[in-house]
Amino acid sequence: MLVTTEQTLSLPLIDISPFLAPDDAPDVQLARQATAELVDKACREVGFFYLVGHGLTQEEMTEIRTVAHEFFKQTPEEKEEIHITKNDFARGYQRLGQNITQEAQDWHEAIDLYAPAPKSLLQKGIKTLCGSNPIPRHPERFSTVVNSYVQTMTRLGAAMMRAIGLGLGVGETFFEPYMQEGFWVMRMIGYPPLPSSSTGLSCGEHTDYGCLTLLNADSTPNALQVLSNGKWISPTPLPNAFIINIGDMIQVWTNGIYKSTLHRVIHSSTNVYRISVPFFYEPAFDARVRPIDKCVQESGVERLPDVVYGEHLLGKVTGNFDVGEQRM
Ligand SMILES: O=C(O)CCC(=O)C(=O)O
Ligand SMILES: [Fe+2]
Repeated sequence: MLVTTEQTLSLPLIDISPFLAPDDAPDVQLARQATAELVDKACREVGFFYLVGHGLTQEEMTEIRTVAHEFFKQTPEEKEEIHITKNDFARGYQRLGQNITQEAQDWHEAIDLYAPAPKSLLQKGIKTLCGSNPIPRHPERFSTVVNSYVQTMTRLGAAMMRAIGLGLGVGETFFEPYMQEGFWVMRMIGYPPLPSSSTGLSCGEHTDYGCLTLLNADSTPNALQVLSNGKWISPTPLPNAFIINIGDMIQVWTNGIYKSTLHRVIHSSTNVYRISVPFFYEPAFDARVRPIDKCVQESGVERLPDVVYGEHLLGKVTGNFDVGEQRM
């Protein structure tokens, strides 16, 4: 496949506000249908789009990135206090180079946070993912800002899933039972520029594991790249818009009609420390995802195998970090 890079603004732009409006708002059903059709088209064609009308102010979008930046500005020793090896090998801080994608080191540092430990893992006595989210000493407002952001993003994720259900023709509430006790994930990522001698990537190419990724990235251009029709495109960050993409679980539910699109980050502009905060809105840990009959018929291809979300996630998480000999 020929792969080239070009800069473009060409992701679709979707206004989700009708799905956040009350059911009795004037003309809301018509507006929801129109939005759902745009979501359907974007998920079939690129699997990525800009999201506006989400109800967050510019300040709310910036504040979570500022909190992340304040944390990353601390000394290595301060950051190590919440390292993943001091927790459940999933929640907490990872140093530059400790994230691994496709067996190569990523050039970023990060904090990973998750929904409360899944009951099924606790019952089996498994430790991975069964800790509590870390609370760094600095910045002091970390937990307050994060908790409020998680609540807002969970509401937004639920609205997006209603739009996807309507767009697919299975009804706004189709996904609700799977999303109760959703095992959300949130990453706060700091990207120093790639060293000029580096042949590596800031974040290697991958698809996301679950349902929806709601990416809140700063204004650094030419960092995120999305594979669209065999070309890497670099969607320009728009102020006050999220970049949304669908993950592997939606690809399974739709029997491949909606694509979990490959993407990567190459951040090489000097003097800019890039911050991004992806929020992954996910099904319950034990949700069994099975291709929807309607989608199987429409796709005209064999039914994809069922996937239990938590098993898919665990398979990924355990290979994601290079923490030397330390293992649980
Ligand atoms: O930082 C970004 O722009 C994207 C990060 C990403 O793809 C991920 O964390 O899954
Ligand atoms: Fe991703």
